[in-house]
Amino acid sequence: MSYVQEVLEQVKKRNPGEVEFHQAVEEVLHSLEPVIEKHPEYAKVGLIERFVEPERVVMFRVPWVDDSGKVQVNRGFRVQFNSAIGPYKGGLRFHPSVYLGIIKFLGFEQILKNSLTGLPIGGGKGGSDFDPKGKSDEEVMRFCQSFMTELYRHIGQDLDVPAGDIGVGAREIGYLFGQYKRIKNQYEAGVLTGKGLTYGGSLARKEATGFGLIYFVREMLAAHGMDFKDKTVVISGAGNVAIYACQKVQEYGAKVIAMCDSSGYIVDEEGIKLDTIKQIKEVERKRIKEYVKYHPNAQYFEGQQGIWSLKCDIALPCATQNDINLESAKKLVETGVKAIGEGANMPCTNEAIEYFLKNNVLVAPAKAANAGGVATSALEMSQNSMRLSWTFEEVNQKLDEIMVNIFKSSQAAAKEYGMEGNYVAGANIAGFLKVADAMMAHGIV
Ligand SMILES: NC(=O)C1=CN([C@@H]2O[C@H](COP(=O)(O)OP(=O)(O)OC[C@H]3O[C@@H](n4cnc5c(N)ncnc54)[C@H](O)[C@@H]3O)[C@@H](O)[C@H]2O)C=CC1
Ligand SMILES: O=C(O)CCC(=O)C(=O)O
Repeated sequence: MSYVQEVLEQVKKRNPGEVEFHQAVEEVLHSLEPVIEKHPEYAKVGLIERFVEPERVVMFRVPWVDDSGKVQVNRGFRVQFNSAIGPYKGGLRFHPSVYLGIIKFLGFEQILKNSLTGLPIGGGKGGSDFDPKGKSDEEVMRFCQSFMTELYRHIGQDLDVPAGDIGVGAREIGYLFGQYKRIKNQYEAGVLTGKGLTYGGSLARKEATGFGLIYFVREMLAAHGMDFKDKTVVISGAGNVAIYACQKVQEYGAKVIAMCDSSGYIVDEEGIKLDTIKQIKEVERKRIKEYVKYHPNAQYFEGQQGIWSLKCDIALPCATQNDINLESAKKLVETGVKAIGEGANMPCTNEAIEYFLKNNVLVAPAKAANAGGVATSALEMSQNSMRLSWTFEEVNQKLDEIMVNIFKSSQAAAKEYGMEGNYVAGANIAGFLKVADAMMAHGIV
């Protein structure tokens, strides 16, 4: 058995039932095999064994009282995965599906993503099985306050800096920050990112993940003689990443014909009217099916998988993990898809990715393509440290440069290891090498 295979077996044995974590580790270690072979010194110091084991995992009770006076108990998590190149950094996910395996997969991916940004941030992730859907603002506030009452002792601007993810947006970050400030009795702006603009947030953070995705895909298409003009695009999700990916890709002249939420999807062959989606999702917090009330020519379908049967040139999965399985990948290839841009984390199964690559479909992998969000969070931290704010244009320009650099380093690493055009492997390798160098320098810790 190879060294990589041995580590993988150990991960499965030591983390039973954590299937998303197994999947993420398998995908990464598979790409890293040639790198690990080239560096026998890694095996000597157990570098890969340490790389797949979180530095620290915190799990805690989150009790809160709902509007009817009933006590509710949720579970909170923070996985501080790797701090070799900087303080732990990564979002918080509030969704009923959250358990340790999901937070560990996300934290593991975050290590490589954050490394790719070129900025000094380590990898972490957290969240809770709390479901904000259908809760009143007061319930969300009470939950966030209880969550932070435990989390505050584990985070800090030089230790661990959480942000948003699924179910955690500006509202939740505001409540979390308010409680942290109250408990600590100090104004530590850099302890959370994705903050509101009146209390230390960065312009363009809200747009950054979606815009960054499109900048990365733009570079990838250009490297293969293509662009977005007049392309047909399908986007899954209708949240933060999906909305701003849609905005930027429309600016570049593409036509977005479908979007979805966890209930179903809408198809508008004339092109999605993004203002309506923003109104439904950002203001009213309602289901996407409301769209057809405003635009009767559009259609609504229950369930989400059908979205991948639509004919498109570019597919942008921006909802959640394992959204595109092998079956959906086959449908997309059959209808002539040219490129996949992963806005969500791990939205394609490993089998789907393999199928796309075999069929010459370009894949912009999540770790690289959605790194614009966390990169801009790091820019928010810089502005907080300097106690100043950059303009939208300045932040957006820095974001664009970062995404171009991520594309170039993924491209170069793939080429160096004989896998030209395979940006999935390229991103894993480029992200890993920096972390591995730092871990080697730090000794066995
Ligand atoms: N917000 C950020 O800055 C970043 C987010 N991501 C990833 O992007 C993805 C989306 O996150 P956000 O847009 O921030 O979250 P969000 O909470 O704003 O939106 C999530 C969207 O996905 C949809 N969704 C969730 N589960 C679904 C399911 N099972 N089937 C279909 N649709 C489903 C929801 O209805 C919603 O429209 C996640 O994978 C997240 O980890 C990655 C990098 C940064
Ligand atoms: O901005 C951040 O720190 C979090 C972003 C995030 O959670 C992600 O990249 O998946």
